[in-house]
Amino acid sequence: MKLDHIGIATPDLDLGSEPYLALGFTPEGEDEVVEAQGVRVRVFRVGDAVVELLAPLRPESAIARFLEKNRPGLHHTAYRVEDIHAEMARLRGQGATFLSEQPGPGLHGTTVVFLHPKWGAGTLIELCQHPQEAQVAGGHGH
Ligand SMILES: CC[C@H](C(=O)O)C(=O)SCCNC(=O)CCNC(=O)[C@H](O)C(C)(C)COP(=O)(O)OP(=O)(O)OC[C@H]1O[C@@H](n2cnc3c(N)ncnc32)[C@H](O)[C@@H]1OP(=O)(O)O
Ligand SMILES: [Co+2]
Repeated sequence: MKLDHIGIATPDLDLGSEPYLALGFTPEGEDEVVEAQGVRVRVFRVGDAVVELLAPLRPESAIARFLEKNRPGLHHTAYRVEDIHAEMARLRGQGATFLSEQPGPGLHGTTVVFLHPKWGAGTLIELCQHPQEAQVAGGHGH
């Protein structure tokens, strides 16, 4: 399992981009809206992983609620899995608690699911399956 991305919550993508631009990273592709999560996303590639900047689209989104209660900054870490359904079953077998019964759509056609922050020892942890792996894992998408 590899680190897929680090999710950073920001009220404004341009403001949130400033440190990463100063560090010498450049945005990968265009900003993308992920309706299912109520976010607009800008991505900076950092080696095999990415920094995923997340700005809320609407007040009731998870990121908006997070920013009501927390300063902008680190929101979650995400790990790339080959077969998200198999990983969910394996982790449930070890007592893991997920925030949704089933995975859903993430960025760039990925399939994602989140574990409860309490299970993550205080960190919101996301599992992320990329489309190319979804085909191999028996065509499971969201
Ligand atoms: C574009 C998609 C992209 C991708 O990778 O493809 C994404 O990553 S989208 C990212 C945004 N979506 C999500 O985060 C979905 C999962 N999150 C949730 O369902 C909620 O945010 C939830 C349940 C984690 C928190 O909901 P809410 O803010 O309404 O509840 P509370 O404020 O009452 O929090 C409950 C409890 O959890 C702690 N908490 C909340 N957010 C975080 C966090 N990011 N990291 C760590 N802990 C978090 C909060 O402190 C409360 O703890 P407690 O001890 O009960 O006070
Ligand atoms: Co994410």
